[in-house]
Amino acid sequence: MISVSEALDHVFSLVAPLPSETVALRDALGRVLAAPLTARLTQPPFPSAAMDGYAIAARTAAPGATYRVIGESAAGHGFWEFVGAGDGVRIFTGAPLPDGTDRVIIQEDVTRDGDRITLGDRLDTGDHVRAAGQDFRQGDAFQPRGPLRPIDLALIAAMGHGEVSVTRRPEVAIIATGDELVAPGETPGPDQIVASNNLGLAAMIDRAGGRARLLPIARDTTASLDTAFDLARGADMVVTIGGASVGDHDLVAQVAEGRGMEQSFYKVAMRPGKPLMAGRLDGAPMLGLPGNPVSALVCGQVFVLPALRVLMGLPAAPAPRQTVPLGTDLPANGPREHYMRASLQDGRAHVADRQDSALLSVLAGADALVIRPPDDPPRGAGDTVEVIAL
Ligand SMILES: Nc1nc2c(c(=O)[nH]1)N[C@H]1C(S)=C(S)[C@@H](COP(=O)(O)OP(=O)(O)OC[C@H]3O[C@@H](n4cnc5c(N)ncnc54)[C@H](O)[C@@H]3O)O[C@H]1N2
Ligand code: MOO
Repeated sequence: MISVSEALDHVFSLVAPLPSETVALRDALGRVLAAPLTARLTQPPFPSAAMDGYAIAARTAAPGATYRVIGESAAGHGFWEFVGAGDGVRIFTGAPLPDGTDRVIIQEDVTRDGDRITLGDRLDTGDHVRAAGQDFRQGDAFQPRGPLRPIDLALIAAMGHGEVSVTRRPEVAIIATGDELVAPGETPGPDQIVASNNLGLAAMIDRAGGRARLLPIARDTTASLDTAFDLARGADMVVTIGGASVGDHDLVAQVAEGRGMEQSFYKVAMRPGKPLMAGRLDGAPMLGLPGNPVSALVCGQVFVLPALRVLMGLPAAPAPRQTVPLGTDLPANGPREHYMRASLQDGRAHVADRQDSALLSVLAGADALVIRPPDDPPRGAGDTVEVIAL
C-alpha cells in the first residue's frame, strides 16, 4: 500500500489543465483565468473629486478666501473650461476635476452667497482628489491566485473587459455501482439502500467549479459497468464509487482493465478510503472510490477535488489544511493515515466518538477532518493537529 501523499502525486501525474475558452464576465464566477489579464483602462481615468464641494486651485486656499463659482462638474457631466485663480467650480463626488483646480473644499467648509463662495476658518488639509490611475493603470497585470471571486469580477469589469479567457470547466462523470442501490426518492426493496454518496460527490464537484455528469447507477455486472463506462466517454475525469474492494461482486477494476485502463495504483494507507484506485481510461484520468459513504466523500476531499483543481488550471496542491488544537483525547493511530470526522467549536477540533465509514450522519455533523499520520502516538486535548475544513 502506498501513502496518501504518494497516491496524490500519482493522481497529479494523471491530470493537466484543460484548454481555455472565452466566456462573458457574467458567467466567469468560479472559473480560473487562463492567463494574466491586462487592464485596458486606467482607473480613475481622470483626477476626480472624492467629496462634494468646490474645486479650486490649492495654492489659493486660505481661511476666508473668496471665489466666483463659474460652473458645475458632476459625475458623468464634466466642466471642461480652464478655471482661473479666483474662480471655483461646484463639484460632486466622482466628477472630473476641471483644469486649473487641484483641491476640493468640502461644502461643509464653504459659505455660498449667489455665485460667491467664502472658505471657512478651519479648513482640513486633505485635497479630496483621487489621482488618475491611483487604483490601476492601463497595462497593469492582474492574476488572481484562485478561482474568480465576485470581487475579482468587479475589478476585471472596471479594467475594461466584458469577457475573459478561462480554463474550460471540467466535466466529471460519476458512476455509482451496486445492485443494492436505488436512486434518491425511490423506495428501496428489502435488501436495498438509497445511493447517496454519488449525489454528494456530484455536488462537491459542482461547488468546486466542475460539472458533474451523474450517470445512472451501474449494476454489479460486466455488461452494466460497460454501459456506464460508455456513457462516461468524453468526460474530463471519470469517478466510480463502490465495487472497489475484494468481494466477488467488486468488478470495477476488472471491467475497467478489460477496457484498457492503465492502473497507476490500487490501495492507499488511509482510513477511510483504503481500496482507492487510480489510472487512465480512454485518455481520461479515472479514480475508483470505495463505496462506503464516508470513504467515498473523504476520498472526494483528499483526491477528487485536488485533481479537479488541476484540470481547472489551479496548481497541484493537497486539500488546504489548518492547524488547530484538539478538544478531545485520542488513542494512538494505526498504520493508515486517519481522516477523523470532527466538529470545530471554540477553535478546537472535537473528534466524533463513532468513526465507522458507513456513518453519513456523523460526517454531516462534522465540519472538519482531523488528519492523524500513520502510527501517530496518543494525543491529548490541547495538542495541535492538522484539519481539512469541510
Ligand atoms: N475482506 C475485505 N473486505 C473489505 C475490505 C478488505 O480489505 N477486505 N475493505 C473494506 C473497506 S476498507 C471498504 S472502504 C469497503 C469498500 O468496498 P467497495 O468499494 O467494494 O464498496 P461496496 O462493497 O460497493 O460498498 C460498500 C458499502 O457502501 C455502500 N454503498 C456503495 N455505493 C454507495 C452509494 N453510491 N451510496 C451509498 N452507499 C453506497 C454499500 O451498500 C456498502 O454498504 O470494503 C470493505 N471490505
Ligand atoms: O477504509 Mo474503508 O475505506 O474502511 O471505509
